[in-house]
Amino acid sequence: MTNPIIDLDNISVTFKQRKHVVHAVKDVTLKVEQGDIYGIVGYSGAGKSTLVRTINLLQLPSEGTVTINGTVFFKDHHQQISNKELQEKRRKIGMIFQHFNLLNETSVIENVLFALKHTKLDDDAKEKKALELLDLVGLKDKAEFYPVQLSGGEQQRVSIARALANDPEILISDEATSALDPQNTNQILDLLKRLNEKLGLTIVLITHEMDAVKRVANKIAVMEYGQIIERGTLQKVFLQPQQELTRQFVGGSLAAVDTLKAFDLEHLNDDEELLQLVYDANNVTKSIIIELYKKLQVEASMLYGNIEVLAGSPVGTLFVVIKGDADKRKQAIDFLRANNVTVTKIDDRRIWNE
Ligand SMILES: Nc1ncnc2c1ncn2[C@@H]1O[C@H](COP(=O)(O)OP(=O)(O)OP(=O)(O)O)[C@@H](O)[C@H]1O
Repeated sequence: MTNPIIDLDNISVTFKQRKHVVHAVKDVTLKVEQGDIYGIVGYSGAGKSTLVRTINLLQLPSEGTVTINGTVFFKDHHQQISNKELQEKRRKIGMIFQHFNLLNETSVIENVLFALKHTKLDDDAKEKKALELLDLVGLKDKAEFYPVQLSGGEQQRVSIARALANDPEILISDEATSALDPQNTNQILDLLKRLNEKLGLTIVLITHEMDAVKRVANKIAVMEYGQIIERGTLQKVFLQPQQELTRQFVGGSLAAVDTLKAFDLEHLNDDEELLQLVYDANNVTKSIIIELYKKLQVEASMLYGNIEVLAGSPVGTLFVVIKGDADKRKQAIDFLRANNVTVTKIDDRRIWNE
């Protein structure tokens, strides 16, 4: 495995106030690989912003080690690089925020030029670069507009162009779509995905909206009370959430459980078993339930079915009850697994007999 581009090791952040102490982040380890879009979700106050601000030392940790792209920024309670070096390294970490933070008295292009101020480029080269960046975010024709003349989505595009001015390797998005309507939200998320693919940009996406993560992230961490309580690939966390909070974020699974509860099934018979089937709907195109019956004559009654689009790929989830003797049921599960279906046996008492 390659070294992670962002390596946060045993990070804690404690705020000491006059009367009490706030443990905003508690012993969190997070490794982000180059090219990841890593979603960090959690409710307000979970510690997401504080954790992510330690990446560029906008927030100094109380404990832990911060290593970015091989350079140790922070270790043994101390910053490990000079302030000048930190300033340079920070330029390789772009940030975008919920409220855009644009300079409202200057034009769109001047907002981008501002981020190029310190560079050695001459004025023509700066202008050329600013226009290229605006082109990249689809706003070249509005270079002379002022921020107030733009929609929220367009303003966020300007802030993205500005964040990219110094060719960052990492982009941190802190609730960047939270103030936008659903259409603009999706456009910004799709833009981030395009930048990730085109520029190889690693993105850390802080959000309380699961839909945003579902649309673009490949990995996800769920935070609660300063800790990461669940993490993994999008598919794993989304389709097999382990923690109650994760289940709350993953609305789809809640819908499944609600649907299952609505069935008037006190308990299953001894020859019945409740299964959750999850499959890549691009590859499993035939009805697996029909196949199951044709191959093994095992009946499967469907209680819930859904197809979700995760990071652009359709993923199917079914809850079925299969019926047959123990040997037949085992054969059925083996058959499904051999066809790339993830099979999880569900304890039916947890649904109908709680
Ligand atoms: N500078 C600070 N001084 C004292 N407490 C702080 C400070 N910054 C954050 N906190 C506290 O740390 C906890 C985590 O805050 P943080 O902003 O990281 O959460 P969050 O998950 O990003 O939530 P939100 O989305 O609302 O910002 C909160 O209880 C917050 O009040």
